[in-house]
Amino acid sequence: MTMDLAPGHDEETRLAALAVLAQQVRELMDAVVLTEADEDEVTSVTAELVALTERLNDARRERPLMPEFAPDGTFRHLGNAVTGACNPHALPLVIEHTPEGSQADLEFRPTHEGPPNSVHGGVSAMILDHLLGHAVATSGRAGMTGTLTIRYRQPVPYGRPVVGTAATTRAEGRKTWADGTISLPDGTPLVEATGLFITPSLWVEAASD
Ligand SMILES: CCCCCCCC(=O)SCCNC(=O)CCNC(=O)[C@H](O)C(C)(C)COP(=O)(O)OP(=O)(O)OC[C@H]1O[C@@H](n2cnc3c(N)ncnc32)[C@H](O)[C@@H]1OP(=O)(O)O
Repeated sequence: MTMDLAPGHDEETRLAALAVLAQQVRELMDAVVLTEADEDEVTSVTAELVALTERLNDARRERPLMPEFAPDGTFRHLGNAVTGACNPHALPLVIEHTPEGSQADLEFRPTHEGPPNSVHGGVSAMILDHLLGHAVATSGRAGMTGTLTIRYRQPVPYGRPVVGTAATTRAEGRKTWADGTISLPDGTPLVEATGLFITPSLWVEAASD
């Protein structure tokens, strides 16, 4: 079912409320992985969540929010799994464009646990994939990830600040390479990535039409 907004409804206000809901769900997910509530309490909370899920599904979209330009002209993808403020799966990652490339201050959560007390390697790879892709896109050569190579140097902690950075390194035809790192704030590298991004032939053809 596709949502129909009432005439005059302020979509930006609704999206802001949705972002607050998504943040609450992130906190719910941490609460789920950390709770020691007894079985009765867990069952009771689950019943409430079933009811809440049904309420939201009463006005269900066919797919998550798409990439778009916000009213202030900035690009956003509120439904994205990494950066989407309205997607509870996202940190969400807030990326700044720096003279060197892309940078994001981030803090992983208990929900991201892989090895005990540290972040799952696939989660770190996902963040680096997006950061590298962002650096490539802001260089004017947007593409899809073709290859991504990760070197895990030290476990990544959650619950404390870390920094993600990425920059393009070279380009050739439709291919662009980028490197990136997740580091401690003092610069200690934890995870390093290098990726090849390819501008799909379909995008090139569409742009020349
Ligand atoms: C700001 C937003 C940031 C977003 C960051 C998030 C990035 C992502 O997660 S993207 C999702 C993951 N990636 C994908 O799903 C990509 C899936 N693959 C595809 O769509 C296509 O295979 C795609 C686009 C990579 C290439 O398709 P196409 O444009 O038809 O390439 P094609 O013409 O066959 O090949 C072009 C060149 O790239 C090479 N190539 C193609 N695919 C790959 C690959 N996976 N690895 C290495 N090289 C490749 C080819 O060998 C060819 O090289 P050469 O010119 O030297 O002969």
